[in-house]
Amino acid sequence: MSLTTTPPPGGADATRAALAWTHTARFLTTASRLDQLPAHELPEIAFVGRSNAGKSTAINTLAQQRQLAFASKTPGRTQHINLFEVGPRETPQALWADLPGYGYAAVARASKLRWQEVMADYLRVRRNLAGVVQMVDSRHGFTDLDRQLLSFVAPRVVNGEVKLLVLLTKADKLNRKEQAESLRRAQAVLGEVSTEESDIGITLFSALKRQGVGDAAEILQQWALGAMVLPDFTPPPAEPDDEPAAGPA
Ligand SMILES: Nc1nc2c(ncn2[C@@H]2O[C@H](COP(=O)(O)OP(=O)(O)OP(=O)(O)O)[C@@H](O)[C@H]2O)c(=O)[nH]1
Ligand SMILES: [Mg+2]
Repeated sequence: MSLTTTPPPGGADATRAALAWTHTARFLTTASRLDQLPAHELPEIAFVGRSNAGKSTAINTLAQQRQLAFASKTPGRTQHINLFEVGPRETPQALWADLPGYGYAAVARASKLRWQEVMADYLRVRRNLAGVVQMVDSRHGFTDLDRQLLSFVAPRVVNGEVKLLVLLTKADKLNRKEQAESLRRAQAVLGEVSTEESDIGITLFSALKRQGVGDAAEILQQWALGAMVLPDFTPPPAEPDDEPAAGPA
């Protein structure tokens, strides 16, 4: 399915299991620059969005830890890239990267542009980037900057290399009719990157009311487990019987 808006079909047990999985999220390290991110072999999930969209709050809610990622009333609070490890401690299954928000008004234009370039680079070439969770304020929908960010990663979404989940955040601030309208508009934007190969999910999300949290957890878990690389299969040495049949003596 290229664009999923309905909850994953797992049911209550799958949701519980997925939440138990997201609750294992723990802080790994901080990088001050994208090019200082450690190399690793796990699927990496990037949490991106405008400053103040609710990225850190979403991570805290999924992890069920109040201060794992630092949420703040002051936009632009997350200035570093924080990496979180998810899955069993001995065998982690994914890394989540909380990226600094873009579009923070008080940042000088030059540094805004530089940040956009770095972000574009990361989304285009980061080798084990398996998925992007883009947080968009449900009241505002996709802004120009959100569309720009989407365009950076679009080629890899279109060919299915990178999965995309859009969380329409702060849905508690909208009534039901507004929520439906917000969802419809965002779906129209995503229609532009939706192909046979792409794997795109979208859900209304509220950390406050815990709306969409279980669905997001299920999708994130599926991404990590689906991307897990199994050890190379080494075929046993060929039996003599397998040799091409010799011709008559
Ligand atoms: N009503 C409501 N407020 C929310 C929700 N999620 C986040 N907020 C508020 O939005 C503000 C920004 O949240 P953060 O999670 O710090 O946002 P961020 O995207 O990490 O921001 P930067 O780190 O600046 O990029 C905080 O005051 C949060 O309490 C939500 O689901 N509902
Ligand atoms: Mg933040």
